[in-house]
Amino acid sequence: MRRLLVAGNWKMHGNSASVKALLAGLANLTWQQQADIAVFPPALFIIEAVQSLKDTPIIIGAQDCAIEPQETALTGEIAASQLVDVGCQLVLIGHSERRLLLGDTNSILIKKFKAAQSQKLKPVLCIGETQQERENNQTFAVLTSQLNSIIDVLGIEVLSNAVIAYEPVWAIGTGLTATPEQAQEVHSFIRAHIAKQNDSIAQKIQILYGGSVKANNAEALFAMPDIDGGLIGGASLDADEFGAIYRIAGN
Ligand SMILES: O=C(CO)COP(=O)(O)O
Repeated sequence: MRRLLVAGNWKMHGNSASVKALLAGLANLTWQQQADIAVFPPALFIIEAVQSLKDTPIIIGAQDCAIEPQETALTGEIAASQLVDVGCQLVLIGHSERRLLLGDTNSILIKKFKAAQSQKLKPVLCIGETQQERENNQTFAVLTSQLNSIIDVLGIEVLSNAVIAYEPVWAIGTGLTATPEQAQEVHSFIRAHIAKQNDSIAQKIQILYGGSVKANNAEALFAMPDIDGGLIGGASLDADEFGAIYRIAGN
């Protein structure tokens, strides 16, 4: 049985006052035995998050890492080794906002994925199709190419220490959620695709759904056999709402 993971991607949200309040709210949640919880604050607030949540089971992640694994001359970037040094355990790789707006190509993402794993930072590989790709019936082709870009170069074994997040671009921040059936169809496709090369990795890997997950739709999504939790944007900025989603995962 795979454990569920509820992960909050804060994106570029938060200031010193709001982050303090959010961290205080998160520190007060009731811990669930059956589910894991993680947050991905903006890099500026990672150290504060690690310190404020040190007595909780909340795992801290980063939203991105550099293509170089360790300290070097790379202005503006943060190395996986630095993230690990301050207490990060997870890193998002290839969020659609980075793919579509910030130039993260598949070849850059291979380097970031590899850099993360080389420092024992667990990658959460984000994949997903745009609205237009879905309308053109290219969903599975897009997902296959995003997955294969990593698998073909780094090998299927790298997925034994990674998480996948399926985030349909059309459902991110739009209030449009994939129906549980739509999401399940894709999650089972992803698992089957991995199973073709390694069934044991496919059965173990957590595949999160992301795209307008809220407390009022999480139960139906998490009930699906191949949905192993959520990567949550907007609703993770509210400790009560995020806590409610986490409680649903723990039940
Ligand atoms: O992109 C997301 C998480 O990484 C999803 O964001 P929303 O939950 O705001 O749609």
